[in-house]
Amino acid sequence: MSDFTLSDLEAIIATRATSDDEKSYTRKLKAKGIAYCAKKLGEEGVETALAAVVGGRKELVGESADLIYHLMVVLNVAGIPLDEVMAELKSRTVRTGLEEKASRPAD
Ligand SMILES: N=c1c2ncn([C@@H]3O[C@H](COP(=O)(O)OP(=O)(O)OP(=O)(O)O)[C@@H](O)[C@H]3O)c2ncn1[C@@H]1O[C@H](COP(=O)(O)O)[C@@H](O)[C@H]1O
Repeated sequence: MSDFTLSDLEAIIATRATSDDEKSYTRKLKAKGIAYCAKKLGEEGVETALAAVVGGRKELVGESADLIYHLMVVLNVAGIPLDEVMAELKSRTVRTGLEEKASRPAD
């Protein structure tokens, strides 16, 4: 299992978005603004969906990585910390009751 986390990616994107390295793709995306970043995210979403239906496993993994990267860039540009999204996901889990079930001792 990879030890690379979304938090790691969030930190890298935050650093690269404000770097003065002209080769940085993240910096280039951020400079173009939220509408451009959102358009790229949408394209990656479509490419990922297509890969799921007509692509192979390797293609789906690659497109999924592109999609997650572009989502993290959009969150950075929008000023939304990953933690806020994770809290939203967690609140949904609590509402389903699965969290309580997971912490109950096995029968
Ligand atoms: N995970 C990624 C990542 N995934 C995808 N991409 C880039 O996203 C782009 C998407 O492909 P496209 O063909 O749509 O892009 P393009 O046509 O070249 O670009 P556009 O002109 O359309 O914007 C590619 O250029 C990929 O290199 C990424 N670029 C960066 N990262 C991460 O961000 C870090 C910082 O990158 P830099 O900002 O480039 O230093 C890297 O170390 C990685 O961890």
